[in-house]
Amino acid sequence: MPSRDFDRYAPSMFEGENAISTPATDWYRSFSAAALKNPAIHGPLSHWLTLEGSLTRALQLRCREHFHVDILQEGFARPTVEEAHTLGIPVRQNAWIREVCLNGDNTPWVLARTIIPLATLSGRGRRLRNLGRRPLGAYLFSNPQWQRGPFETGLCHRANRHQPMAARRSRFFSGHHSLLVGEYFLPTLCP
Ligand SMILES: C=C(O[C@@H]1C=C(C(=O)O)C=C[C@H]1O)C(=O)O
Repeated sequence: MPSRDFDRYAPSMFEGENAISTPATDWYRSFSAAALKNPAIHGPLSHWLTLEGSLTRALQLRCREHFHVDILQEGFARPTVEEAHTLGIPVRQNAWIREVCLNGDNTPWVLARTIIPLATLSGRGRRLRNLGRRPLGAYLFSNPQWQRGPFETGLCHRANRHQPMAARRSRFFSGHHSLLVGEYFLPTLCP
């Protein structure tokens, strides 16, 4: 059975019926387990759900002209209970939460939600609070002390057809520190 968890909703990027936001998501320990529940992810989305390496880099290569990051919200906030359990932090402890939209050629392609525990922000990790519009991946993949853990595959509870159908998430580790990166693929990426 999947570990049911419900991410809180990020603020809609567009108001009204076309609202797209980080949806509630059921996470599965493997792509195949999620595909048993929803075989549709075996389609074009499977490339993105199983991609190794930096998603940013892959999206930049897919762009014809321009890749950019829009920050939806960023700051100290409380993770969901399930996110806190996944990161092994107290459920009432705030974390640095970064929600962005990754855009290719001015089209929103991916929503991303990153949870960074307070302990991870210490020392050199404090740079993680100052990324701005620089992609998180550019930082993580350029610092070899950060190693990526295994992916989980997520099936999203979409409120409308503009929202993501599926997602992936993984933890990154540096010594005893970690952070959790969720990436939610919008329908515009696989039209
Ligand atoms: C981890 C990566 O960083 C990407 C960029 C993010 C950001 O700037 O907040 C968040 C998730 C990723 O899609 C990556 O490129 O693989």
